[in-house]
Amino acid sequence: MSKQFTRQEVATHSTHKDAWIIIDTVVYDITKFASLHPGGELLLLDYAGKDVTKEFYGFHRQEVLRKYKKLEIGTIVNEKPQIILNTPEAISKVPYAEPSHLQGFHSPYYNKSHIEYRKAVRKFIRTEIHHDGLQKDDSNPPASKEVYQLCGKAGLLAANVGPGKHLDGFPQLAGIKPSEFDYFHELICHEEFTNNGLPGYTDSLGSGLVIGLPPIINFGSPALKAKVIPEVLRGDKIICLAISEPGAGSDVAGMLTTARKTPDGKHYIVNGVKKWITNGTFSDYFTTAVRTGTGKGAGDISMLLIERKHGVETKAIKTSHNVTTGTAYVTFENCLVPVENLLGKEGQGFQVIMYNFNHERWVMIVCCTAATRLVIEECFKWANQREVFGKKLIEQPVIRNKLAHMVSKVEAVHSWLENITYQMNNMSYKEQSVKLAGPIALGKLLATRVAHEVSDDATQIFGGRGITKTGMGRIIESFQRTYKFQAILGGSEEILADLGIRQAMRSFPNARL
Ligand code: HEM
Repeated sequence: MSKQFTRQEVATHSTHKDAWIIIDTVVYDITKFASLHPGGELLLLDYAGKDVTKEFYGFHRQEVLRKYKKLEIGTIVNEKPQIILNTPEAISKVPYAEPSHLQGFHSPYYNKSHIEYRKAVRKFIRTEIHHDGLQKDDSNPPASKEVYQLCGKAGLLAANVGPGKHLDGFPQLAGIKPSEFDYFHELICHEEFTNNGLPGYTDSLGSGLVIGLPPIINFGSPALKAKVIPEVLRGDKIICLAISEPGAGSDVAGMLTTARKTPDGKHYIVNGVKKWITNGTFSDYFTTAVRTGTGKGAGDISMLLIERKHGVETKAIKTSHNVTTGTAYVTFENCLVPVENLLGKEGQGFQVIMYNFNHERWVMIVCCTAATRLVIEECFKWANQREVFGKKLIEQPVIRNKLAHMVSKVEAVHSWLENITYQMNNMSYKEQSVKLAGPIALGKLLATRVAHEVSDDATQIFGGRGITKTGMGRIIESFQRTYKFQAILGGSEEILADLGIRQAMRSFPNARL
């Protein structure tokens, strides 16, 4: 049991040479720490001997207390803590901070295994990797190899690519069997990674994999699959998808990178450049779109798995997102690739690319919506603790109005997402491709539009802190800097809006007003 003090005792430690403070019911000795305090030494020492709970929560996130736990020396006798310090697997009680089925509402979608899986993933991420993420987010290098391997061992890298045979050999947390694992488990996995509030770090762990590995799983030769899938899912090797080019983003068919066969027919020689390749700076494998024919358009495109070796150069692109993500400019110069690395058939690369688009966009809806929900939780907490003009922000109707709009939008998009996920669980991949391309495209459009509006309101609520990389507004700042990626990558909002309606018109009946 920790030492116990009365408030009167703490009050006697009120000098610069002997300074104690109380936060909630915990007593801290800040005498030595004061000179290191990022908010200033004298400011902190001015509070020596006092209860600083209100002042502390005006300027710091709870994580500061976890980081400086070593300053704790005891608690106040006969008092119970008033503030809940979250345990790693805790479900937030802040209104709308969690999907509704976790806040006391019924849902047809989730069973016990989903609840257990979420708890286990949340605990793993918060205890095993969050600390590494706090150090590495927005910095170079990204997550360490050990973290990749840790995630691999916990089955989380395999979970990132959804249900399927690739899960065999990768035991899932909470003992979920590969045969039980469905798209709701996958959704939970992405949501929990996003809940980290560290977008760059999280993207460094899974973004390349989610889009780079499925073409190998679905179109690789048996030998290629046997080698590459386990390497990547164990976290020993990192993979990314290399499609877009300086002159071809959403317009995939406009790409120019070429692959020509050597006279002996054993290799392709690849030449060209790829741009905005997520995880590219540190990937070992590049799932790459190349032009194997001489024509233009979609017909001559093939997909190749290219290993990082002679002829492959990567250079970091400075984006507004986050350097941890390793967004790269990739150059292939006379790069020799064995013909066995062809994915699918020559000239049918466009189909290979299209095959995973629905899943990729669905993942983006999941992550974007989870990040938006996290921002709303932050806004609720902040509005409830920040006092201006003598009252809490939440007491201002204008702030409540902003929260109302945020909540109603995120709940709407999340409900649609769950409905789409339910369809994915109940449709073959082929049926999904036909029926869900439209709803997923429009769902992604809605998710990023909602993110745009929530970002704007959240930044206004947090003021200067919403544009400051550390401290109370850290999550808001990173959100407003990064959500735009979701609105552009995987098909821009404009392209997807158009796609969604064109898909709808395919089944338009011969109806008249
Ligand atoms: C155990 C006690 C405390 C610890 C461990 C602590 C630690 C920290 C840390 C790590 C930061 C940097 C936060 C960041 O930017 O991420 C900070 C900032 C700051 N702290 Fe403290 N602090 C403590 C108590 C206090 C108290 C009692 C006050 C009194 C008002 C205070 C005032 C501030 C201020 C004004 C800032 C700058 C915040 C900003 O600019 O947004 N701190 N503190």
